[in-house]
Amino acid sequence: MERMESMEPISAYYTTAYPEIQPDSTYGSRETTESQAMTPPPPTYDEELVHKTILVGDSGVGKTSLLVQFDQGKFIPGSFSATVGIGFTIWDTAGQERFRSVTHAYYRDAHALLLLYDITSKSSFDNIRAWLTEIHEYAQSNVVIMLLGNKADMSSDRAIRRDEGERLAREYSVPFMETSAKTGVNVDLAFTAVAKELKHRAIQHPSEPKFQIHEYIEAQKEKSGCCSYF
Ligand SMILES: Nc1nc2c(ncn2[C@@H]2O[C@H](COP(=O)(O)OP(=O)(O)OP(=O)(O)O)[C@@H](O)[C@H]2O)c(=O)[nH]1
Repeated sequence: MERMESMEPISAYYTTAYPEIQPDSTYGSRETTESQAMTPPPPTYDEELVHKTILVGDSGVGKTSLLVQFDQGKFIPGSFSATVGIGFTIWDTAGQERFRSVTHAYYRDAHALLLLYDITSKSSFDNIRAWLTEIHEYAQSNVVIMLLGNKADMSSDRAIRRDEGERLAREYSVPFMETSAKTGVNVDLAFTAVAKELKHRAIQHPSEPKFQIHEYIEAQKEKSGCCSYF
């Protein structure tokens, strides 16, 4: 397990909340189909829906930078220490075996995992399979996973082509995008897509079409013309 030991299971952790989410008006419709009559309607949420999302990936791939970019809309160069004052709790277990059980406990608790590699680092990409193995072992089976190839602004140092990321994501049936914590490209989209998926799962009515996270991401990418300069 030499490779796993070098992975440094460092996780940034944040929660997303949806204040006063109301179900679609169709839920209150008087017309009740047979399937609706048999299936109890989803609960009405007057309170916030809180979801836990963890950022995972090798040390230095940019987890904290991504979180800071999402939270503050800016890039702060240089490495962060384990905890930064941005109102989120950052968990940094620094590969120490004695903290493994803590990390695993957080997997179990997570609703979503943003799994990062660095497009300039082949080893961080190669370790993704090991991360996925660990995730599948410890996380809930329905956890939302998204693969992110970060540092997309560093095209001259690129070690992993975008289609390699896409292929790996397809193999594991997870959505994928390249991000840059530096330029901010796709950062909001990554977090928003995961949040939307979780929200729809929570308030989804069985008779409604499912939210398609892949389609949402592709549509948003096209809208923003985000990736044309990679
Ligand atoms: N050019 C560029 N540099 C980045 C990007 N994201 C992070 N970095 C840099 O990469 C280094 C590591 O970033 P961190 O955010 O500390 O990475 P981390 O994954 O949280 O690292 P650990 O805390 O060790 O797990 C820092 O020097 C960042 O400034 C990016 O998108 N583009």
